[in-house]
Amino acid sequence: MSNPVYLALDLPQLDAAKALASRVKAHVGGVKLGLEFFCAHGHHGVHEIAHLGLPIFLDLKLHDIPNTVAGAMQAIHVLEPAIVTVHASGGRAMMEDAKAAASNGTKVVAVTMLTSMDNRDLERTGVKGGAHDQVMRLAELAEAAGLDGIVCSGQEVGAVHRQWKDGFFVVPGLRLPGNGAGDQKRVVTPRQARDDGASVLVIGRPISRADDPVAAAIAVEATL
Ligand SMILES: O=c1ccn([C@@H]2O[C@H](COP(=O)(O)O)[C@@H](O)[C@H]2O)c(=O)[nH]1
Repeated sequence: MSNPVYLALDLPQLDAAKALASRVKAHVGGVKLGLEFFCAHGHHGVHEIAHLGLPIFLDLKLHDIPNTVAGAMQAIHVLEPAIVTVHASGGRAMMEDAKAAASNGTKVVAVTMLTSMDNRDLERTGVKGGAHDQVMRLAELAEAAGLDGIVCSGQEVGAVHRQWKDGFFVVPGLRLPGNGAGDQKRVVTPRQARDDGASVLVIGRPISRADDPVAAAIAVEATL
């Protein structure tokens, strides 16, 4: 089985991001480039990281009217991402158009409820029922829209996997015992997420901010 860990390269400097990815390359299955990286380095930065030969996950969390999101998806064809994110709360038509505009080789997955939010945060946005209900509801919408899968926390992935057997599930908010949670509120271990059905394990700071990122990546790998 290939390594399910995607390293989140949330670093402001392109050279530092390249150096880090190059150091841990043998111990991860891909790299995730998010808003911080893409806003700072754009297409050029993605091409630079792609030279390392790892699959690229573009975590752009697109969320706009369907026509705009479809245009953005077309604009990133050239980058050949393995995975791209949109927000499920953008609605069914937006997700359908995003998937239709994506390259054949790109998995389009919908962010359900950010792992930095708990039930109280969700309620403050006007949504009642808690994380489990919200994730299940948006997973159903994403599947109906023809997406490949969703992003959710490890606390919900088991339930979603039982409902959507062939879905592709991206799980961030992962920590080994002893790692600080930081701003993440719905956290599990990489092993628990994998055992519950995660397809991709997204890990950032526990590796990127470790004193020894290679040792940290090996420590994660050893638990899987
Ligand atoms: O719900 C979500 C969606 C995306 N993310 C992203 O994953 C990484 C997690 O980084 P850590 O340093 O391991 O906390 C980060 O790039 C987020 O933008 C998420 O955390 N939660």
